[in-house]
Amino acid sequence: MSLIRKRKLTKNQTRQIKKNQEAITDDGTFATGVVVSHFGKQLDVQITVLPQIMPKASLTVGQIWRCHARTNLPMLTTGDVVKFSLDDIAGTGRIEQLLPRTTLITRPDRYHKVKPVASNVAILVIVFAPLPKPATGLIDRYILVARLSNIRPLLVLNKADLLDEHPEVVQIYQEYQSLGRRYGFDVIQSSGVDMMGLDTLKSHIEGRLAIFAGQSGVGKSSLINHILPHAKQSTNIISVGSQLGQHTTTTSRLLAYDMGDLTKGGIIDTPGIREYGIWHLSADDILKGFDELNDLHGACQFRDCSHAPNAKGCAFWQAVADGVVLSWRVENFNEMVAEAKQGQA
Ligand SMILES: Nc1nc2c(ncn2[C@@H]2O[C@H](COP(=O)(O)OP(=O)(O)OP(=O)(O)O)[C@@H](O)[C@H]2O)c(=O)[nH]1
Ligand SMILES: [Zn+2]
Repeated sequence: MSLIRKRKLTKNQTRQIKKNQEAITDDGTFATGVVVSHFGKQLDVQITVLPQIMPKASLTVGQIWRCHARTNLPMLTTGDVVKFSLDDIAGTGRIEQLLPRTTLITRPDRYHKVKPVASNVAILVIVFAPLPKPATGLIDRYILVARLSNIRPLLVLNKADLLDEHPEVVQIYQEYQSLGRRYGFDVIQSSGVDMMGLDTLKSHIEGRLAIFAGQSGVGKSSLINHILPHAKQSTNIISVGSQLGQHTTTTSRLLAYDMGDLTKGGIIDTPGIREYGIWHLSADDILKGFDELNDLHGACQFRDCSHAPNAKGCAFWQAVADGVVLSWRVENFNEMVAEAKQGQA
């Protein structure tokens, strides 16, 4: 099904689009920056490279400019690297160009349109904890997001100070660790109570753009605050150019490790990742999140195998019987496929 709705443009609209496309070459006055937050049609862009021709002497790297985007650009999101022109008098900017994205996390909205959630993210930190009780279905869903977006997952078992009372969670941790060893991702522990594992976590994400995901209450905000003690203040940055004052309702924001230097990476804090739906995905897409099952792709006796526990000749369940695949991973896969099908019905 095509998601693009065809419509007729008026002469005026056609002329406007043409005009927009024409005037986007950098005449030396464009600044380069990163989208650090966006709310509705407005985006805040932090300068990373000054324009060759300085329109304003007080312009510095690290300043945040409130911008709107040219209408011919694709929908922009936090993490995007852009070139923008500055309107010195109004104190605002206009995003002229979107530079190539290394990665892009998207999610479908209610109207079946795919929306960008974050761009240029290098690592997806998936946090779980002994309490609230881990939902492996949710962890697996985030591993799927990472695989589909070509982003490295990093699993963090937080609140490790509570592990003595929760041996069943140690087992889940070890099971993910063995998957991680086979399929190239790390699984670590941390605790904000006894300050354990925080440096290891830091060393995994330093110099990169990271995004945190996980059940509510597992300690994501606490971890982010430990890593970025200045994060709270950074929400109160005054937009330098526009003097519009403090932001109120941002939908998503980038918290930099070094406020003046975005090239050192940071953390994108966005609700978008929490609302990640899967109904737009096929069973083959979902399989990409399950590396060990993906290895068995096409190995079942019947091409249309349901992978139900009693399905004849199912390679997944044979592997479970052989002790090389975990039964709950097959169950989580089946549940996600069922959920996706239900959403498509
Ligand atoms: N025992 C223990 N408690 C922790 C740890 N880290 C955070 N907590 C507590 O867990 C609760 C939830 O922490 P948050 O950081 O708000 O969790 P969150 O994942 O950001 O939650 P949402 O914002 O709802 O997504 C708070 O009461 C924290 O004090 C930890 O390492 N050990
Ligand atoms: Zn099967």
